[in-house]
Order: sequence, then C-alpha cells, then structure tokens
Amino acid sequence: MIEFQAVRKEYQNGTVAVHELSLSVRAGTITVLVGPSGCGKTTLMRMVNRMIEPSSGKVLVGGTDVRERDPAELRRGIGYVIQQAGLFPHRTVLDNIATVPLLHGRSKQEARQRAGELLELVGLQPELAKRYPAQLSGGQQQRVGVARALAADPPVLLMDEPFSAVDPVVREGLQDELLRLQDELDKTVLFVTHDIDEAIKLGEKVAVLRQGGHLAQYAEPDDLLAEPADDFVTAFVGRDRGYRRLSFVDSDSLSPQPVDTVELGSRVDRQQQWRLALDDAGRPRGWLPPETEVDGPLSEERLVAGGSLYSRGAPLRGALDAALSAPTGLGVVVDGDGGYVGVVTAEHVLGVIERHRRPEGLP
Ligand SMILES: Nc1ncnc2c1ncn2[C@@H]1O[C@H](COP(=O)(O)OP(=O)(O)OP(=O)(O)O)[C@@H](O)[C@H]1O
Repeated sequence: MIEFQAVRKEYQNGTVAVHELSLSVRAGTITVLVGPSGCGKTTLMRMVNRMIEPSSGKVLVGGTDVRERDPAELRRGIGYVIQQAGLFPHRTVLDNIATVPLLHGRSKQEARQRAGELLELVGLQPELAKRYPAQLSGGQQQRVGVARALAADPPVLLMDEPFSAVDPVVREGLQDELLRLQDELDKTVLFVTHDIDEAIKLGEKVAVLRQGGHLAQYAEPDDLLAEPADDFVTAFVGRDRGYRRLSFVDSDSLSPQPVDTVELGSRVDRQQQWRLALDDAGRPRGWLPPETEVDGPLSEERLVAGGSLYSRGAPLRGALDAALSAPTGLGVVVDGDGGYVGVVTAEHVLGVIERHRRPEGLP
C-alpha cells in the first residue's frame, strides 16, 4: 500500500535525514516508525503526502509513484494528524471537522452531519460540538484532530506523534480508542512516535530507525523484543523487554481461583484470613484484613485498598501487576463488567508464562 523504495533525503544544509531506506507498509494495518529524536521519522512520513520530496528513490501509494500525483488530489486520500491536533482556533469543533467535507464539495448541511457522526465515532459527546478548541482538554483536542483526519474517509492515515502532548493516562485511552477505530475502519496507518511502549502497543509492524535515517529493524513487536537485530535496537527497546513481551503471551490458560468474599453492607464475623469485599453488583471494593472486628454492617472504611484489577483476557502483564500490587499477593481478576471472577498469584502467572516460552533455537 505504501512503499518506500531506496528513499533518501538530504536537506539543503547537507543533513542526511533519511538514508536510502526501503520499507513496505501493508494495507489495512498500523505500522509504526519509532526511533530517537532526529532519526528522520517525520521526514520519512512527510514524503508520503509530498510535504517533503525525496532527493532520490521513490514513494509509492497504492502502487503509484506519488510524484505522478497532483499533491492536492493525493492529500485528499491521506488523513494527517499531528501533535496538539493543529485545530483552527477560531472555529468550533464541529466546523473544524466539517471543513474537510466542505472542501470536498459537500453541502454545508451534509458536511455538518458528517462531522457530527465523526464526533461520535471518536468518542466525543455531542455537547462539545459548539465549543472552541481552547475550551477542550488536550485529549479531547486530539480526538477532534483524529475526527478531522477521518472526515474525507481517506484510505491512508499519517499520524505524527499525535498523542505525545497529553498525560500518560489520557494517552493510553487515546491509544485504545485508535485500536478500536482501526478494528472498525481498516485504514492503512503510518504512525510516528519516539515511545517504544506506544510502538509495541499499536504497531502490527514496527520500524526502528536510528540516527541518519537508517532502518535498524523492521519486525512484528514480539519479534522485535525477542530478537533485537543489533545493540542499538537492544538498547532502544530497553532493559525490560522481557517484561514487555508479557503483552504477547496468551492469557487463556490462566485459571483464577476462588477466594473468600464478603458483601459490603452485610454483617460479617471475625475470621483469620483475608477476605475480598464486593459491592452489591459483585465488583471488588477492597480487602478485609484478618481478625477485623466489625460492629454492624461492613463499610468501606474497614477495608484495605486493593491492588490493580486484571480484566480477563487482557495482556498478562496486567495479571502480574494485579498480584504484585495487592496487599494479599492475590491479584483480583474481573470480567468485562468489572465483576469479580477469582484471584491469581504472581507464581501462577509466572507458571503460565514459563509454559508459553519459546524453547531456545525453535522458531
Ligand atoms: N528543513 C530542514 N532542513 C535541514 N535539516 C532538517 C530539516 N528538517 C529536518 N532536518 C534534520 O533532519 C533530521 C531528521 O529530522 P526529522 O524531523 O525527520 O526527525 P524525527 O525523527 O522526526 O525527529 P523528532 O522525533 O525530534 O521529531 C534531523 O537531524 C533534523 O535536524
């Protein structure tokens, strides 16, 4: 779908930003370009929509050399999302999104209707439509940026560090949203980041670049972590790459065990073991320590806060964290509605990981 063929970019001042790089991006997937600052990621990405022209080599989109395409027509098929969204400050959220369909010759009414649909698609409440960008949070602005890029329904989406200006929690939400959207829309997404965790989470394939615009490795995330091509990639993916790989271990064989539970609001007797307190919807609220005297119905003040909760089916990294962060050493497993399922120990999680490890020397 997007093909870089021996692409090289040397700026007028002699800086070689991209060094004869070849890379093929599969249609309908998210491909991530990752690497330290200045390694040529943005330059490479901008050659796709002709914001930058290569010094030599070719970039093909859908099999055609982009130089044979009219830039304006080419860009209509390529959505572009940048850091801090790049919204028009004096236009409302709705008008920011509607600009693109209007440019494509839709009527004002059609454009606004389409903008409203996109707002919903990216998970923003309709009330926000009339606000101006400055009246939104960073995360909301980013969502508007994504909606605007999707407005022309382009087959290709370029995203240049789109989530780097928001805090880590909002950022995770935006990443999840992008994965959900991609499930629905099947775009060909080229995504630039310098954050290896983001690259591994989002990319079906990840291209690691190093200074001078060299391609250090192009691989699926699990392979990148399992077999970094050289010292540079090893250092870049970091010391805890083994831990990161937990994201790829299948969690099906994790079998949560039962633990004693008590219901908030009920009368409980004194006991020698920890018990997990649940609310009336069966959701965990915390742990009741051994030997606690409870006079009257059990209230939340008597509980010790639990650790993180592990949603069944999520990457095993979360199960290990739940076990290690719980005051009892028992990680609480919940279902999709947050309801209690059972508990796991760190030892149990490690056992599952151990059984899934690829024996050395086997593919
Ligand atoms: N217009 C320009 N003229 C000269 N040099 C440039 C120009 N634009 C970028 N460069 C240089 O080219 C190299 C690659 O820049 P580029 O912006 O592509 O890197 P990057 O990997 O996207 O960096 P970052 O993560 O910091 O955004 C850098 O050394 C940069 O200083």
